[in-house]
Amino acid sequence: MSSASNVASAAAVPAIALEEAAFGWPTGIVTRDVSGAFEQGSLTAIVGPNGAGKSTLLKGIMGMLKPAHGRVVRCPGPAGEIAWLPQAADLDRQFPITVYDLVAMGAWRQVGPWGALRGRHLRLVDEALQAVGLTRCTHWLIEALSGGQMQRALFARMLLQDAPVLLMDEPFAAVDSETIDVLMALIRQWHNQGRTIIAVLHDLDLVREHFPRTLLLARRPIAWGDTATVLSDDNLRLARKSCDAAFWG
Ligand SMILES: Nc1ncnc2c1ncn2[C@@H]1O[C@H](COP(=O)(O)OP(=O)(O)OP(=O)(O)O)[C@@H](O)[C@H]1O
Repeated sequence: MSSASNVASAAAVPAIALEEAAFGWPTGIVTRDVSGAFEQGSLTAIVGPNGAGKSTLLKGIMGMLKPAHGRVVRCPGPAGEIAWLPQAADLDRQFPITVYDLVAMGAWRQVGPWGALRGRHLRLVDEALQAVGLTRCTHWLIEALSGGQMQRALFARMLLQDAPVLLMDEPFAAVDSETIDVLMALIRQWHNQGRTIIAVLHDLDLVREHFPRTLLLARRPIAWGDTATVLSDDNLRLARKSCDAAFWG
């Protein structure tokens, strides 16, 4: 699947900009003072100790949480459409839906929630299942999938969504190295197509190897920019100290 029809051509407008943004829950603000931009076509990792507020920030960027302070500015129109890959813990794996239907849900924006898939979209579902190596599991209920197979199915759904901005919360949690290779190839393909990708990740070696940009978070941004510069020993030490993490990296 090489379509990148929704991807905007290079433009000065960032895909997403944050201005002094703070996000939290009824229990209190979790992450604050976030200012900066995710440029269109950028590939960014959000990293930080457990409890640093990475998932909370991602939900704020997505629009699932309103900022407690500041603003999130998303690119208007189709170029600002976002696809979301949730953290495994946020998913109801008991929901009675087949792998095929989960992946086909990615086409809802084009065909509508009650529209039947036809022609092109049927082909796209098949291609997406093939791209992630799940053709043999098509009619399984999602509860029957392993953790890695579930991530593959969620990536296939993203292929269908064809969104210019992709947000992923720990896409490689509990995933073996072979599956990481398959899913990283898709991320590289999306990056080459000019999509904007933001992923919460824990594996710093993987981030150093594949993600040009990094936001290091410890309730506040510690650093945001070129990955090699951001992931310096000093910055990582500061992040650990700021979050008082029991263990990280
Ligand atoms: N739904 C929620 N309701 C209330 N508090 C929440 C909720 N989700 C997260 N929090 C709180 O926000 C804080 C940051 O959590 P968050 O999940 O954003 O961190 P994280 O950096 O993604 O952590 P991890 O690396 O462990 O996944 C934690 O103290 C957590 O308890």
